[in-house]
Amino acid sequence: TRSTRPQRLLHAVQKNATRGDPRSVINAIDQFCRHKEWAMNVGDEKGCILDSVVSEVNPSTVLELGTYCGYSTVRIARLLPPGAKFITLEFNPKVAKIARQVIAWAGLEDKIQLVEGASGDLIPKMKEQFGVETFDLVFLDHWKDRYLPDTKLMEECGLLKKGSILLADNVICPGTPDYLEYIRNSPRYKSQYFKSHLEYTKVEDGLEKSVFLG
Ligand SMILES: O=C(NCCCOCn1ccc2cnccc21)c1cc(-c2ccc(F)cc2)cc(O)c1O
Ligand SMILES: [Mg+2]
Repeated sequence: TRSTRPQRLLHAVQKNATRGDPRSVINAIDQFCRHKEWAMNVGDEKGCILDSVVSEVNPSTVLELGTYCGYSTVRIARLLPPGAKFITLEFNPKVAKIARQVIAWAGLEDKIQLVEGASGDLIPKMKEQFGVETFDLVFLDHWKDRYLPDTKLMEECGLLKKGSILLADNVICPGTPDYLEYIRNSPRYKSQYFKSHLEYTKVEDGLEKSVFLG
């Protein structure tokens, strides 16, 4: 039977990237998605904005919602200080299996805890099951209609502290209108929009960075 797009992306990494070299894994995926097959990685343009936010926050605890093939996971993990706790959630077991291999090819498996399941189920378990107090940085990149309910859930579960940063992908395309409306009008957040483009295209998209004010 025909391979899946994530499988073909993994093969491109194994063929073109150097084991243990995160930068070459990032480049191999970007080349594959630009010249062979589009895939919904955050990409290199928005990826540079992600890099700058991660470097600025220098987080001890990170949550990523939406691993996919591990592209943004590798981008984030390569910038984390030693000892940082990085949890990434993936809903689709087949995709998670590919992501584990991409992350391993980059040599970053010891920095990342990939958990399979739904954010709505796992977020309430973060403290007890994963030993997390609060998250310094959350990267939202999963189902676009889950950004708002999961943000409210993280607030309710006490997973955000004064200064916690939420960085949301795709706020224009595919779009997260209810999340944007909430986060831009809530007195509990200070938000900033980083205009960019949908990965590997000329279509407008952007990242919304929001600071939790407590
Ligand atoms: O849909 C997208 N991402 C989400 C994947 C499933 O995520 C499911 N998922 C992953 C953890 C997780 C945890 N709990 C529940 C669901 C959970 C997504 C889509 C596009 C896109 C843009 C234009 C198009 F024409 C077509 C697609 C671009 C992106 O950058 C995206 O991120
Ligand atoms: Mg995305």
